[in-house]
Amino acid sequence: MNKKTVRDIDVKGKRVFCRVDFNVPMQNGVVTDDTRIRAALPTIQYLMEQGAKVILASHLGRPKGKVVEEMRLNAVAERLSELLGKRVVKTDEAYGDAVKAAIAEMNEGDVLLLENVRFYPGEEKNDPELAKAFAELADVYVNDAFGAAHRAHASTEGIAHHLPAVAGFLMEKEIEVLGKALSNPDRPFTAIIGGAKVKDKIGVIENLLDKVDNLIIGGGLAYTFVKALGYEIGKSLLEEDKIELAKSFMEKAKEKGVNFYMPVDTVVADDFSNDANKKVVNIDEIPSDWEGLDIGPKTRELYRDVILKSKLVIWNGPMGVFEMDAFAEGTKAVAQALADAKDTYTVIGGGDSAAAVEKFGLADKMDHISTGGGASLEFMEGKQLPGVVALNDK
Ligand SMILES: Nc1ncnc2c1ncn2[C@@H]1O[C@H](COP(=O)(O)OP(=O)(O)OP(=O)(O)O)[C@@H](O)[C@H]1O
Ligand SMILES: O=C(O)[C@H](O)COP(=O)(O)O
Repeated sequence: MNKKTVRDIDVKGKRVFCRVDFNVPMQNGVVTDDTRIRAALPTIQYLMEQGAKVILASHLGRPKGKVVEEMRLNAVAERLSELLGKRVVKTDEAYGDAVKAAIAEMNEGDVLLLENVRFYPGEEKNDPELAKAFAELADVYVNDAFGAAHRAHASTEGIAHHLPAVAGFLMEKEIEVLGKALSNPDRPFTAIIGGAKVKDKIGVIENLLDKVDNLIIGGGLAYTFVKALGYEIGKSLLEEDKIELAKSFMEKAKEKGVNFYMPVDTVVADDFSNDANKKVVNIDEIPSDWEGLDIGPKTRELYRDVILKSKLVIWNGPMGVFEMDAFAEGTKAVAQALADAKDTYTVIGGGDSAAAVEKFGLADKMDHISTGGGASLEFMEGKQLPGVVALNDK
């Protein structure tokens, strides 16, 4: 990476404003998945060991510039205290005199967590005044929030123009793993793209068609491709206005010599529910009032073969409605194939695929699970991430 990291600067005795992505799932005031908090620990612990005063900032949810009580970061501070084995001071605001006073009390190695930065309308607007107010709290800026790096907000981008600005270890690792995959991949290189909509994956498919050897399609978006081949898809998800685009992707794959894999069979249901009647049919035999909710067993075998023969696989988006057990088998089979592919470097592109791998208990079998949903998607589209661009060059 051509950006400076925490290793390149001296932080001893300094106040470090460290942006992290603690946008974690919560239920009844308790953090239900602390993956993103744990992923930031190496940077936080390094800063503590180096004698910095660590001021952490994060967003949680989308409070739209207002205080929303359920989106306060108190439970996150508690969980972080447990993980660090050290009390984390939590302020009720994210800047201003009370926050400055709390920071003035800090000793080297102490950790403080600011309130949700999205309680202020200036955060998402990248208001220069708010960026300055954040910068006034610190001597150095560290961005370890890969998950929010696609957002040009006051705490992810604006602040970087006022302080020495470097990347944390998580940011560095994410950029290196995904960057290497896209610029210098081991081959055969396979991308598996699933999820709900073609619309959300256009940029990724376009960019990956120039890079991969194999492109595997699954999930709800596959049915628009099936329709583009001229088959009936019953009540399955269809984006009518993307049929031509799907055709052009298949043609482009052919021109570029990319093997394009689509489902050959599918699990159809007579209702969008876990208890629906279901059956497996070939892809050209979907009954008119049924909908495809998962890839079928022949497709699972086909995809498994391709995965096992690959040296690098990137996966983004589930193969079916994996939240319902009745339609989770296809997604599970892909996750299992990735887990079994010992000579394959496996990268999970965040979001729902990461949740699926966790759900099946296979997370520790993957080489890299990105902490970014939208951020990893935009990175895979070949876009520059504003939170990274704003950091100091090496
Ligand atoms: N055949 C299908 N029919 C309808 N919905 C489907 C189908 N297959 C998958 N889905 C749904 O697609 C959703 C995931 O799609 P999405 O495009 O958001 O995935 P993602 O890119 O992995 O997630 P994220 O946007 O969080 O990164 C899941 O909720 C899943 O139930
Ligand atoms: O969960 C995420 O993808 C990041 O935390 C960014 O959140 P956002 O989509 O609300 O900006």
